[in-house]
Amino acid sequence: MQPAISAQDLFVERGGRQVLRGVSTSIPAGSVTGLLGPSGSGKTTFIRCVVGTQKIKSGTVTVLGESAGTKQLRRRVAYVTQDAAIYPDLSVKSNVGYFAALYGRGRAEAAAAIELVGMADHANHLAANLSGGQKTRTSLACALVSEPDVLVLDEPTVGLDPVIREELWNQFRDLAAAAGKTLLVSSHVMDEADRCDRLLLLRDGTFIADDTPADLRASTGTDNLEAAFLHLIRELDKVA
Ligand SMILES: Nc1ncnc2c1ncn2[C@@H]1O[C@H](COP(=O)(O)OP(=O)(O)OP(=O)(O)O)[C@@H](O)[C@H]1O
Repeated sequence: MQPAISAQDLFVERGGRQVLRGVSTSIPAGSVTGLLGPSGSGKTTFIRCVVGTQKIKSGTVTVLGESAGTKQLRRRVAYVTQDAAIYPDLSVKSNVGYFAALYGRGRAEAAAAIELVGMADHANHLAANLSGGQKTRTSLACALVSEPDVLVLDEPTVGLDPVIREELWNQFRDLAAAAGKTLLVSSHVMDEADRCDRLLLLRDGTFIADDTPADLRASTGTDNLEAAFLHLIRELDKVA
């Protein structure tokens, strides 16, 4: 089966520094892949390559069989950035309705997206008055209204309390399992890693692991993923 996202030997420079150093991966459709790594390791840069907003030095990125960023992918790939990109002076319904109109969708699709993220009870609330988690979910609804096949989320749970994080991760899982969508979710919180089908661990612009959580634990002989990550770093430091 064709991967939903594929990167081959990808190199990116930013501000004269090499930020991605020859990364390759293949992300299966209908899965949740976690992109994890410390601050500055290149997560947002990789995400920008997938959504087609990053200048690439060399290598290729393919999404749903097309070159990343091409016009055909605009409606099929949704990007939720770190800051909730919603209008504070509009209600949840108007925010999602606005994005629905942009994508040629109607009220029914907007209502379905709001329902999907569990915001139906807050549909008439002003975005400015929402909590952090509710803002993130509204952003997610704005992204979902175009009915994308691929959803790319940059640190969607940052700053949220554990209960809301749990709810959001359940929604991510449902979107992959029930709706067949492919999710690429970045995080620097290792305790979120176990919720993913696959993990990409980034360090200094290189993938040091591309595996399932279970296989990663087994191959490193550890029982938690934070320890697995540290184990990999120590092994690499020994070689260097
Ligand atoms: N506009 C820019 N110009 C020059 N260098 C940049 C720019 N944006 C990011 N970088 C550098 O690229 C590297 C990777 O940044 P990136 O934002 O991809 O990391 P990240 O893993 O997403 O970090 P965080 O978790 O803090 O968001 C960092 O060293 C950063 O300083």
